[in-house]
Amino acid sequence: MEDMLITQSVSFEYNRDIQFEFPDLSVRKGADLLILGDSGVGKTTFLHLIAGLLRPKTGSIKIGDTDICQLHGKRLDTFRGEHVGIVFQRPHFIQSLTLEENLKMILYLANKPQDSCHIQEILKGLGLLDKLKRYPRQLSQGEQQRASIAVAVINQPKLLLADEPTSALDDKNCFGVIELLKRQKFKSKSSLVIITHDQRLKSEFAVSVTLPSNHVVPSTI
Ligand SMILES: Nc1ncnc2c1ncn2[C@@H]1O[C@H](COP(=O)(O)OP(=O)(O)OP(=O)(O)O)[C@@H](O)[C@H]1O
Repeated sequence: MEDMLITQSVSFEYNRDIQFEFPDLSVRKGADLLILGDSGVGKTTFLHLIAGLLRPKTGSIKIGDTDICQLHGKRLDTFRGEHVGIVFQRPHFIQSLTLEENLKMILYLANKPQDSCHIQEILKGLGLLDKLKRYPRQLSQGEQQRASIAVAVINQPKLLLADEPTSALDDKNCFGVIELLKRQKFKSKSSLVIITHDQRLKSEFAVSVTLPSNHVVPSTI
């Protein structure tokens, strides 16, 4: 089976005192990976590196056949827009647009048809069909969480990344969101990488990697 994500010898630093060396990953097409780690060990940083939102100091990150570290500027943005879906820790919406308009905007930016049937099908699967014409501020927190999954999967990305999608949720909603992510992943035939400190998810995924807590080099005073 084909690999969808391979990272090798990835390191990163925000500054001299905050440096990271990340484990090598390989995720097959259609497979899942859970990345666990305590608060502050660099989970969001790693996810942003995989998404090409940050650039590593060393190493390579391959999505499909493309080494994203070799892409820059517009080419990187276009590649991400077409192939990577991100469920951010805090939902990102354009507040002046309705949910439907937000989704149309993402399709437009990715040069994909703004197909209303496709949008409705995704929202139906997430139980949000009746919220189509609502503005983001008119959605409850749980609805915003589900809407952020719609934002991430609307392009049918081959790699779906989720940053702490469940840590603020109670058990019922936590397992509900995982179910939705898995279902959407299955529909889009994509690979799913979740980063979290939420230990409840361990039982939901066959493969997990734990980031060690010794990434941050302590400041010398
Ligand atoms: N832009 C930045 N500049 C400097 N340091 C940063 C920056 N962003 C994050 N850090 C530091 O890097 C470390 C890792 O941050 P990161 O957000 O990746 O951790 P995390 O494991 O996702 O944490 P949490 O689970 O609390 O969200 C933290 O010590 C954080 O303070």
